[in-house]
Amino acid sequence: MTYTTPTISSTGSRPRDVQVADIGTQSQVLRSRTWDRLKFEIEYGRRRGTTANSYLIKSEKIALIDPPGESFTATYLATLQQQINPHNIDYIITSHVNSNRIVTLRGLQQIAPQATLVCSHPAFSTLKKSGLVWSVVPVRTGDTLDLGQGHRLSFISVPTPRWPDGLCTYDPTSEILYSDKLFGSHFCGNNIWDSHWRELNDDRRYYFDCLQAPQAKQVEVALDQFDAFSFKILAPGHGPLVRHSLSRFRQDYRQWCQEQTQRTLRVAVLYASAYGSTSTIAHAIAQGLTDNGVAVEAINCEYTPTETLTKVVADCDGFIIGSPTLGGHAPVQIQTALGTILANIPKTKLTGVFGSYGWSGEAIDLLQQKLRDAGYRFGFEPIRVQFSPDSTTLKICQTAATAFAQQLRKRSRQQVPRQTMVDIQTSRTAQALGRIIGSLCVVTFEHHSHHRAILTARISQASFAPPGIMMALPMGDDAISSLQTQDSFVLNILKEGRSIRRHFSYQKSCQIPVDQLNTEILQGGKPIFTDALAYLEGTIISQQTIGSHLLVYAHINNGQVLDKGGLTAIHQL
Ligand SMILES: Cc1cc2nc3c(=O)[nH]c(=O)nc-3n(C[C@H](O)[C@H](O)[C@H](O)COP(=O)(O)O)c2cc1C
Repeated sequence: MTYTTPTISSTGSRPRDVQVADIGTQSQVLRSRTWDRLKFEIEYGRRRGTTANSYLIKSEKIALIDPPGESFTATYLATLQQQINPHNIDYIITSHVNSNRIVTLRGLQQIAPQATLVCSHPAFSTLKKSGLVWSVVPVRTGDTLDLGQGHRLSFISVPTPRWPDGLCTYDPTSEILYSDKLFGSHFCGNNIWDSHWRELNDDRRYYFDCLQAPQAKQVEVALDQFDAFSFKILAPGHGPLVRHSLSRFRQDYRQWCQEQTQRTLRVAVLYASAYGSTSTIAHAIAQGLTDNGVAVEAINCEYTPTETLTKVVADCDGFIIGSPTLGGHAPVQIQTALGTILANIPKTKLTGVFGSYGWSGEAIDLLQQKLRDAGYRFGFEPIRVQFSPDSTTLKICQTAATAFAQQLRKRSRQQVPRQTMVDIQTSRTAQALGRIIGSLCVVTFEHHSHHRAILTARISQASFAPPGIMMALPMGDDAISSLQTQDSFVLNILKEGRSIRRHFSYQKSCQIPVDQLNTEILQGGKPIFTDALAYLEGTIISQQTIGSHLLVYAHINNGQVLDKGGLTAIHQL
């Protein structure tokens, strides 16, 4: 992705301030503004400043949403007290927590000790560990908070690898969705709203690529959840509020997520981080990979079940793993992830290791040694960062990510031509065969120059090399009773819905109503249903009558999945 250089620079030497404005019924924004680059992290790389948006809802009860991080604590608290007597605040809703934000929360506790903190369950655990002693109510999707006068807030949990404690809030009275890290941009200006949204396009995309692209799957889940709410305004944690470009921006997010999930090369970036440094390195590497056209699956090992981790890494072309060193070791989550990888992930995958350490860095050594001994090849030299990364180390991460992406690309170019047509067809057939378990099928075969068909769900895989199946067919008519060894047939594996199955019976075969079904003729003259999920071509090897059924063992010669995303139809008893 290339971004155009900003023509309007919002940076300058203006002092930080807090801009206050009404944004809806009894609702205000307090935008803590910096006109300069806030931090060295890559997400601020366009140098357009940023805003940390906090919101106030003043109904019968008063709620304050998302106090900013410590860069703004003093100016923010001063401005807040001009807007409201802090003793009147009932709730402080925090969409995520981190050490920066806890500094401001401590300041708020001094001036609003009566308030109750509202946050997600993972944020609740972080707050407990931080030693902040306050009244805290953890919430999750479906929970509500009634502030009166229609402001019945709904909460939506949006956990992502980077913000496992993510929480969004919907207010039906103002029709505002407070979206925190989603739909933001690092851009500082005087406009509260997105009236000049076309000028923000590159900032929005850059923000997405830096922060959301490595967690596109989880973002898609969040977008699906948002669809249940009717909102006219998106109130993000950073940048202008979204009103004029609402549908455009929602559609952009969908499309950008899809672009990530459709990329051909994928890399899993696994990490754990107690104080945030290893996480920052992980995201710099992820950003470098994204820039190089590689899809990233960020995995925060602390919050990811082993089965998910195994599946994600197995589906990726390479994996990169990072750890802090604590007490001379890698945290237990990283040790577990490493064990899982060594036991399950092919040694042909490209790998890389990184980590933040204080003085000895044993965890990085452990990762490197175990992966090297197991036979994995490294896409870059281990990245060892003492304590917090700086701008130089983040550039090193980007360079390493570029080298990794280039090696992956080279490997994939070398591998594809080696795959013969036979290999490709074998793998297609195997994929189609993988769909038969428990599925509803239509078996079609030729009888006296007519194509006949019958429904069955009594099929199972019986052999692997050569691939073979067993199926039981009712001897309800002559056509089935006369099936012989070496006869060929097609199994059409159906997907959910009745469009095909309603034409056929489980008891007797009938002629295929070709005028009512979408069909295609295979080489050899056999029809397949193009609206099916998959098809398999088979030859009967042996058959036996058992009671009222013909039990058939057949070899599968060919096959293909026709709808990769389709759901298998299941026989309802
Ligand atoms: C309790 C504790 C134990 C630590 N033990 C080690 C150690 O044995 N060796 C080392 O190199 N660094 C050690 N460190 C330093 C951390 O590795 C360092 O702070 C690192 O930046 C943490 O990474 P993170 O921010 O991703 O959690 C320790 C730090 C803490 C707080």
